[in-house]
Amino acid sequence: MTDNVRRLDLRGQTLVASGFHAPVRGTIDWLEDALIAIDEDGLIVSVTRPGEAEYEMAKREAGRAGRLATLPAGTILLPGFVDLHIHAPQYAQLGRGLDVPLEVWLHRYTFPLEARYADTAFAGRVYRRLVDDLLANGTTTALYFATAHVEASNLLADICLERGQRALVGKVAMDDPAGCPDYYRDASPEASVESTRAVIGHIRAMPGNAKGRVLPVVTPRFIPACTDAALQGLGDLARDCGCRVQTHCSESDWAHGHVLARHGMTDAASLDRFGLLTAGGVLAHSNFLTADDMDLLVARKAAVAHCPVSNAYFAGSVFPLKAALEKGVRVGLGTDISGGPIATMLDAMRGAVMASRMLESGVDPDLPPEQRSSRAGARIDFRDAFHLATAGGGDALELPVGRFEPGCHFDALAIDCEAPQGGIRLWGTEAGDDLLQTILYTASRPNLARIWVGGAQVG
Ligand SMILES: Nc1nc2[nH]cnc2c(=O)[nH]1
Repeated sequence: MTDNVRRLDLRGQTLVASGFHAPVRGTIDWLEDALIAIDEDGLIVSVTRPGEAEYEMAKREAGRAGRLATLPAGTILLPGFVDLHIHAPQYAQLGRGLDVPLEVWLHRYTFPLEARYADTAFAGRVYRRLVDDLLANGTTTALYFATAHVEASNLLADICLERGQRALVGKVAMDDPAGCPDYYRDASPEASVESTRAVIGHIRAMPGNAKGRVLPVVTPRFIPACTDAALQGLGDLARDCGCRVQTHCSESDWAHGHVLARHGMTDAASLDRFGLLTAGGVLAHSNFLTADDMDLLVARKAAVAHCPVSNAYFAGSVFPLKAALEKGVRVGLGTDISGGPIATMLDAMRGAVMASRMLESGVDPDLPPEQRSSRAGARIDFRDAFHLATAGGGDALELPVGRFEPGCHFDALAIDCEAPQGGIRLWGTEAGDDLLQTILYTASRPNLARIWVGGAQVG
């Protein structure tokens, strides 16, 4: 890296860099030696390419003012990744317990673990490690489920702000004695609402958070864990507080079947009755959405967090991603820690491509190819996956992140394609989309040389 870049803080600087972004799904935009001007708040002011009238003049002026930073050859700039679904407390069981169904996993492993976050010392230890690891893996924005505890949820928000991660944090609401254990649930529907309100108040009042780097989210765990009174109270709270909503939707046959049996309608339809399908809101998984559900999500501008790796363990099906995209549903990608035993969005992208390929081809080798699947055209490729993990996640959350455009936060990764410990090996023939494909499929943590959120280097 040049001396200039060693200063690390790109606020108020103009960066000369080459890299990729995917503002429009399916198309990769290559920026070669682009000038990215960033203001003191870390927002992109302009992106100028060689050949444009102002390019040489802007470069000269930034240089004269000592505000020109340059990335070294071999470094590729990408937008930071947006993880649209992650359970922060479950980092402490990453890679465990995935050999049982969702409903068993929740009661045998997950609720006992999450109950331990009554201990804020334990919570602090896990959350600091998690946020640092996610930043190092390129996750510059994360949409978090915390636990049912107010103090530990507040602490997660504090840690995200302290470490510089853009984050949305939800205190988990779960009050139904029929779906939650006695040792880990809100005492009543009113307690679900009031404790959620307390965390919203804490996050909005955090010193240093005036610009909303960390945002609160109303977070009913899922319908099987919540009473109707809590769901209604949380929908009202989201409306009154102007908060985004996140929850799980139609994840597995069991979860989907529970809602059909209890409410006589799908998750999406039922959540909508309670005011829980909202613009900027996110439904995790949503594997069993009907065509009508998809129309409803489009009408409400609510998004799906597609979690391909976790779905392989718990869903028993593959999310019909392409069908949802073609209907206009907003979609981003999630790791779903720890339903997904991965802490990097690179694996979420790889998983999304792989799952879509299997959905398209079918998987039963005893069937002839033409009978193996009824999902022709279901595949996506690395271009779509890259869009979903960056700009798509930003669009889902209605946040200006995930693309290099004026008005967007400069949340970005410098990929060192020559890091000896990293997975990328280039042979001099890779260029254009091929180079991006190589990076996305082979990069590992040592390749992520620098991470910026809002123009400031983090991690
Ligand atoms: N994958 C997943 N699904 C859920 N449904 C309700 N809670 C959870 C959870 O923690 N993880």
